[in-house]
Amino acid sequence: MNAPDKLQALLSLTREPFPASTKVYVDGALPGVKVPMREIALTNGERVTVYDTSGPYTDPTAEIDVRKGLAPVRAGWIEARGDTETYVGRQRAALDDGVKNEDLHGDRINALRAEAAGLQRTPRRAKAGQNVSQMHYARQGIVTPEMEYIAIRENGKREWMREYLGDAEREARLKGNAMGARIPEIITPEFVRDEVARGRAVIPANINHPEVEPMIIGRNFLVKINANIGNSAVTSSIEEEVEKLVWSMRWGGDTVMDLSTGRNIHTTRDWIIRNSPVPIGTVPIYQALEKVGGVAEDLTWNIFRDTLIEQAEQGVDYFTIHAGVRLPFIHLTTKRRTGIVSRGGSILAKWMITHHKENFLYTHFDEICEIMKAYDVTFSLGDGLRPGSSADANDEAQFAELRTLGELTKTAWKHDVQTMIEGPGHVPMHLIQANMDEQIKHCDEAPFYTLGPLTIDIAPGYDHIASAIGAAMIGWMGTAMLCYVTPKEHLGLPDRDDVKQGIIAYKIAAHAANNAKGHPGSRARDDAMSKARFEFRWRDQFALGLDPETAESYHDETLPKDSSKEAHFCSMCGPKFCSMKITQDVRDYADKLGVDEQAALAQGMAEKSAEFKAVGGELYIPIHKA
Ligand SMILES: C[C@H]1O[C@@H](n2cnc3c(N)ncnc32)[C@H](O)[C@@H]1O
Ligand SMILES: Cc1ncc(COP(=O)(O)O)c(N)n1
Ligand code: MET
Ligand code: SF4
Ligand SMILES: [Zn+2]
Repeated sequence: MNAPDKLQALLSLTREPFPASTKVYVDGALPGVKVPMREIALTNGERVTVYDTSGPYTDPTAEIDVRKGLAPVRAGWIEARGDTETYVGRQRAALDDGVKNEDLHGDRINALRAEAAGLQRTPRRAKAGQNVSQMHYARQGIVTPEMEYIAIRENGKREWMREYLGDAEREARLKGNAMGARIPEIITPEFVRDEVARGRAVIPANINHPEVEPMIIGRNFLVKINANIGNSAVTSSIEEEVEKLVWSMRWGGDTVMDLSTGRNIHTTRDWIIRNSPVPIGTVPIYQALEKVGGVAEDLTWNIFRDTLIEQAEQGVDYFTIHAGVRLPFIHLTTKRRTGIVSRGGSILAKWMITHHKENFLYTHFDEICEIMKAYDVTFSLGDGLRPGSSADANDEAQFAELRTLGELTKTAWKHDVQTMIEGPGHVPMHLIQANMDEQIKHCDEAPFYTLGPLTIDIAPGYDHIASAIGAAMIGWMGTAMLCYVTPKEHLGLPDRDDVKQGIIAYKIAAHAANNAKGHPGSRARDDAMSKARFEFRWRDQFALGLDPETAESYHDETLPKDSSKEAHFCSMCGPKFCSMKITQDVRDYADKLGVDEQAALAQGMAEKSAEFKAVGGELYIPIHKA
């Protein structure tokens, strides 16, 4: 099998729709606005609709050919705005893929490179004097199709949610604490526009990434999650990375960062972007460093600038730019337990110390803004001085950088360039709130995008859990996007299975945060699950879960028969001790007597307790509380 065929074969594994699910599309008012959602058909006839990040891959009617890439859903919108032009892009160089000579590639890589050449679209940029950022449009009062798309996507199908959550007493009791966020009952396209204009939300959508299904990152919207993928000098291939991309979207990744630092960086990115309906982020300094053979002090503004153009032409939607790592802050890290753990941060620190010069990303920041607005690339202002251990959390180095990121946000906003702020890292639970407060205070509510944070340092192998705890907390407090951590953190490069573990852990954190914030309707899926659980609809429980396959296989480990899917118990308590079954017996008993449950309990107390004593007297007490 040649390389692209191998890739196509790998992807067929991940093309199955989810159990009981179909892809539905909701049309908007603007031309071409067709928003995908996943509809889950339950066995009792109910239908539950959920946010869908999986793209065309879970649509059996979509034609997927990794050689051609996905359909350009945004192309018509971008063209209709009339403010961009196609042009002969930057000439590709062998060095873009980290080799000095084209012939040094192996046959397999050459095949993938040849195919990728066909994938590359003719680049587009803003016409002279134009600014094509969503923030610029928003500030002109323009509601773009991307904004309408997002409004529909964020609302989901509120009808079924309302129906599910119809109980007024329960709603009042569970209404959520938004912790300062202001989430409207219904997200309108105008609200999206206003939040983007204000800088409180970003829509990462490069004009050279027309395949993107628009999404939004902001405190007053659903909490999003990002998955990091990419190769390293030690391991992985283009095929594996494209597979990780599709895999992470399938399990719910809202954006993906390609953090490749090994070979074939340019070609890997071609394959990823052309096959990605989610926004792609990168850290351009990684590729710039490859171009100078890994010698940090040889980096120059020109090489960096060339890399920005290269990646903007390919369609990268957001760039991590570590412009806040300033020369005067480096000495603040010397007493730290773990120094500088950010790759970008450490590279720039090395450059600054060697040349004894200010960070060139800081000194050239306005020029970077000019590039960002010509393609609508969003800033993710990097936290190069984030703490790498609890011991270093919330120290002066971290906060000095954060204040600088606040200054840079204001500069970016002067250019109408969309901006989010990266945050840590390793932060114990009691310091998380202070982190969020400092960010809101200094960065004027620009969206916060945090790596975890990891709440403890002693869980290698389980850092997805150690960090999902912190992620849930900071998501509730106002962080707009949670960057996942996988079980391999601190140990090695994650593979496809680690990606899934990281995503599921972060879906849990993000959903917990959405429910706690009281995001309208967010709780409805929990309610649907609980109802299915109480009614012993096992297949519905699997289908409603974040990971249906695992749920079903765990259930079937002990009770594999089809008939067990109707059983009113599982192997945890068995048929006689199943508390939900016993509760239902009580309810049935009440029904039979033709009285309500409470009256029945009063009436039948003696009778029932005698009956239950046969299986264990204490059981009767928890039932009332259940
Ligand atoms: C900043 C975060 O990025 C992660 N990270 C860095 N490179 C990669 C990669 N190629 N794949 C996955 N995660 C990566 C680190 O583990 C850290 O958590
Ligand atoms: C949330 C977050 N922070 C930082 C980075 C960049 O990585 P690094 O700073 O190590 O170069 C990242 N990818 N995501
Ligand atoms: N684990 C480190 C952190 O917490 C990152 C390692 S890879 C640069 O930021
Ligand atoms: S994850 Fe590994 S390679 Fe990266 S900073 Fe830590 S020890 Fe170094
Ligand atoms: Zn770490």
